[in-house]
Formats: sequence, C-alpha cells, structure tokens
Amino acid sequence: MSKQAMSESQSTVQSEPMIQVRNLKTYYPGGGLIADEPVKAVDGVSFDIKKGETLGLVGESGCGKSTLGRTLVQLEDATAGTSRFQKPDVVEQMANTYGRRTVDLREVYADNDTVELVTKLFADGVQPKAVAPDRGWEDVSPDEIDAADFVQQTGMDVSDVIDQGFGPKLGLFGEKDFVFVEEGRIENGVYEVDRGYIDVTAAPARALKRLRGRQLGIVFQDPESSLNDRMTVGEIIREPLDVHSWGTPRERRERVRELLETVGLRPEHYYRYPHQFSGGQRQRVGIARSLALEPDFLVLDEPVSALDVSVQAKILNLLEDLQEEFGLTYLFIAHDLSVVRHICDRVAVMYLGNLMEIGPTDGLFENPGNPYTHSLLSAIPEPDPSASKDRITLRGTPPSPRDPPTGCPFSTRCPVKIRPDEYQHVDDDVWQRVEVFREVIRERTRADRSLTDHARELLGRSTRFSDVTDITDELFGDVDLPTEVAEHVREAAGFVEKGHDNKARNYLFDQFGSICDTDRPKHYQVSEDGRTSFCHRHVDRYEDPAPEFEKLKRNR
Ligand SMILES: Nc1ncnc2c1ncn2[C@@H]1O[C@H](COP(=O)(O)OP(=O)(O)OP(=O)(O)O)[C@@H](O)[C@H]1O
Repeated sequence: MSKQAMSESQSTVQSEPMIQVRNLKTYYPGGGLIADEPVKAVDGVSFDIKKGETLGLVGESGCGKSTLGRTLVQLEDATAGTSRFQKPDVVEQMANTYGRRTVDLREVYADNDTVELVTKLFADGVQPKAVAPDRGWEDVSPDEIDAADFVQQTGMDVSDVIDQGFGPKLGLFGEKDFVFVEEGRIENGVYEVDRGYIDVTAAPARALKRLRGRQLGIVFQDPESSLNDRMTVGEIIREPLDVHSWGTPRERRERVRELLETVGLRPEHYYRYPHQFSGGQRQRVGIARSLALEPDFLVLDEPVSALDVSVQAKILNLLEDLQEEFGLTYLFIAHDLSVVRHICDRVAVMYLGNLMEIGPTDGLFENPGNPYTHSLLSAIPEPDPSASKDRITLRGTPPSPRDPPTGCPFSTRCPVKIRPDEYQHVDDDVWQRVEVFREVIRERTRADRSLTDHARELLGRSTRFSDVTDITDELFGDVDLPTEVAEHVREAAGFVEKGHDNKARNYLFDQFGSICDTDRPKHYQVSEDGRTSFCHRHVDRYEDPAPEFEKLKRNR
C-alpha cells in the first residue's frame, strides 16, 4: 500500500480523523503479594488515525502495544482519557432519522445573549456533546460532558449549565447508550453538524457489543490459538453474523462464501476445520471473520509475525488490497520495522506506555527525531554484514511499568540523556558509569524483586550487604572519579550497605538528576510534515538528539 509512495491523487488517506485518542491510560491493577502498584501499560497517549490510513505501532516487547490496540476496540477498559471513533455515516443516518442536521439556536435559547455566548464558546473550541435521550443527564458524570469546558469558562456549576440546556440541546443526535461527540459550525445563530464521533471509552458493555465487529475489529497475531478448532471455518466466519443477527441464515451462509473468496480461500473450505489449514490460510480465516460485519477500523495485532516470510508477503498484500477495496483504516502493530516501513503511512514509536515519536513513515526512518527511535533503528540488522553500521546498543532493560521513571520514560537508558550543568566537565566514560550505578540501585528498589530477596530480608539476613562494594569496585575501580562525584557515590553506597536502597536511589536522583529525570517532556514538532517527538532535547537551550548521536559514534 505504502500510500506514501502513491501520488496525492491516488492516495486513499483522507484528512478527517477516524480515531481520536486523547491522554489514554490503561492500568492493570497490582494485586500481587508484594506489588500493589498498577502496571501502567498505556500511560497517557494522544494521537489521531485518519480515515483510510495505516498507522504502524512499534516498540520493544512489553511496551504496551497490544494493550493500546485492545483498548481502542474496548477489549480492555481505559483507566482514563478518551478514544473517539468517527462513525462515517452517522450524520447522514441521523439526519435522515431526525429529518435535520441543523438547529436554530434562537429557537432553543430564549435570549440573544445566550445565543451569543454559545456562539463565542463554540468559536473558542468548546464542543457540545449529545447523550442518548433516554439516559438522564443526572446519570452523566461531569467529566463526560464537554459542557465541563463550559463550566471552566463561565464559572457556572455543571448542573446549572445542564439546567440551562447547554450540552443536550446543542447536540443534535443521540443513539441509545452511546455518548456522541459532534463537530459542527455555528453561523448566524444556526448550528450545523458536520461529523459525529462515538466516545468508545464511555460506552457501556452492551453498546460495545454492537460497536465491536460492526465498526471496530481486531485481527490477532496467532492464527493457531485465536481460532476455535472445534468449529468449521464457515462457522467461525459466520459467528459474528449470528451474534449480531445479520440477515437470514441463508444470507449469512452466502456472506461467508463471499468472504472466503474475498480473502483468497475457496467456497469448499466452508466445511473444513482450522487444523486442516496452513498458518497463512488460518490467518486468512481470521481476517475474513474480522471483516464479516464490514468494520471501518481494524487493529492488526502482529498479523504476520507468526507466519513464514514467504506467506507474510501474501497476507500483507491481502491486507493492502482489502484496505483499498473497503476503505479500511488500520492500526498495524508490529515489531518488524521493515514490514512497518513497507506498509504504513505513519508510524508511532512506543516505549513504556508512552508514544516517543509519531509521524509520516519515510521521515521517521530517514531522520529520526527521538533518541529512542534512533536506538531502535540502529538495532535493525543490515542486510549486508560488511556495511559499516554504527549500532547504539541500549544498556539494561526497560524499567518496570509498575514503577516508571518520574521524568522522561526513556531517561534510565537514554544514550544522549541531558547532564546537569555542574557535571558537564566530567569525562563521558565516567558519567556513563555513574548512570549505570544509578540504574543498578534503581533495579534493586524495584517492587518486583524476587521473593527470595524479600524472604532473606525479612529473616534479617543481609544478603545484599557485600555486593554494593563489588558493584562500586567493578564500576569505578579503574577510573579517577572527580572528588564531588566520588563523595556522592560513597554516600549512596553507604545507604545501600545499611539496607536503605530507596534512600540511595533518591539521593542519587537529587545529586545527579537532570531535567530528563525530573520533568516529563512534551511532544515537539520535529519536521514540516507534522512529526512530533517526546524529548527535552528539542528545546532550544539543548543540543538536538541527532548531533549528539553523531558525537557518540565518533567517540567510540
Ligand atoms: N492482563 C494483564 N494483567 C496485568 N498486566 C498485563 C496484562 N496484559 C499485559 N500486561 C502487562 O502490561 C505491559 C504491556 O503489555 P503488552 O502486551 O500490551 O505489551 P506489547 O508491547 O504488546 O508486548 P509484546 O510485543 O510482547 O506483545 C506488560 O508489562 C505486560 O506484562
């Protein structure tokens, strides 16, 4: 598909967002014997996916890709934030049902002042929201209502705002159980709706059942385990049609035959069982099933990772053809970056529950903005082993998502982390060792230490007493440490010897921490085509990541 490679006129990507995600978080409850902290699998991500687009989602194992994909189709509950899905035909459909797509505000609001106020707020970006008519406003929590923006701006009480009829009357459409968000315009006191979004994160379970399959679908990685081996292929593909009472039984059978053909299988495959099929064929069955109810948006969760390379290409081609034929929008989750480069219009790079960089594919691969993207790309094996490639090897493993760093999520491993001003003069090698020391101490404080460690501690056996001396010897034995650095290292080691790992960790944070440790970065635009990167280095007073990486390579 690489829509990038197509000319503008050929591209099927439209400018309207199909999915709007804002500050989405998915936490899994702690619940362990020791660890009460939740796993912050997705920790506040925002992005759009445009209609007809393929957005790639990449990152190391465990960074939260699947959780994000599953939350978008509400197979997981969001802990916070919103995910909105544009129902493409909603405005037409609703306009037909209600016979209108405009509302004259002068009929709704008694006085002209209110009409003016509403118009002004609307121009300021305050969005009205319609809620199902049979769902009383008293059941709607204030944070579900965009009228809350209203409250902020007017200083009025939410209930007063609602009493005044702001939210509900301005929104034109509702559908049982759903929270709709509308986008429209007010001109000369007349409100006209342009687009309608369903707030997926606010939809209750039974409404989701209707939404899933019909509008949102998912294709799983492993065609082996995601298909029920006791059902025939026909039954598997037909199941969503049955669940949604689609057409008559005869029409359903007909639809299944059509779907078999769409994904390149044959009508006689209807009565076969999954185990009689190859991996590629099984994945075709999974895709046919996901397409049964003609969804608009599909999460493809590593759809080709379990397949042989030769079969991968065929499935990718199929997915591209289907996208073109049915105008589908994809979130394509993958760890194989070359596949992503080939198939995706834009790419989002994820690390520890956060999006580190997002933007059009070619630019991101050719001129990465974020240090994590640099590191990830430099780990791709070169097809030609004699080609010299300056690899950046990341030390250690990502921190636990139960205990992510306070500042930048990548700060504990970033090869180009910003140093505090007072340590700029310290030799690079020495500074790296200081960072490693901090990382080792941090690892020791992790909530999910082994039970043996805990048991020994509880028994009063100081098993970790001696190893801090070993660690400092190992790290600093053969280098000259500047006096102030040596003092701080000694102090921290002293805390560890007394069993106060956390004190040591905090002490090192206070002494050696920089903005990367203390503050969460923002997303900065790093290219003209709208790519953004989540890194403090994009602020003017710091050097950009790219030249810092060049320096690193030169100095090795
Ligand atoms: N049901 C669950 N309960 C608790 N923790 C979970 C659950 N599912 C995932 N996690 C944790 O959430 C984090 C993100 O997992 P997720 O599967 O989303 O990552 P991923 O990037 O898709 O990994 P992979 O590439 O290996 O599939 C991991 O730390 C994982 O252990």
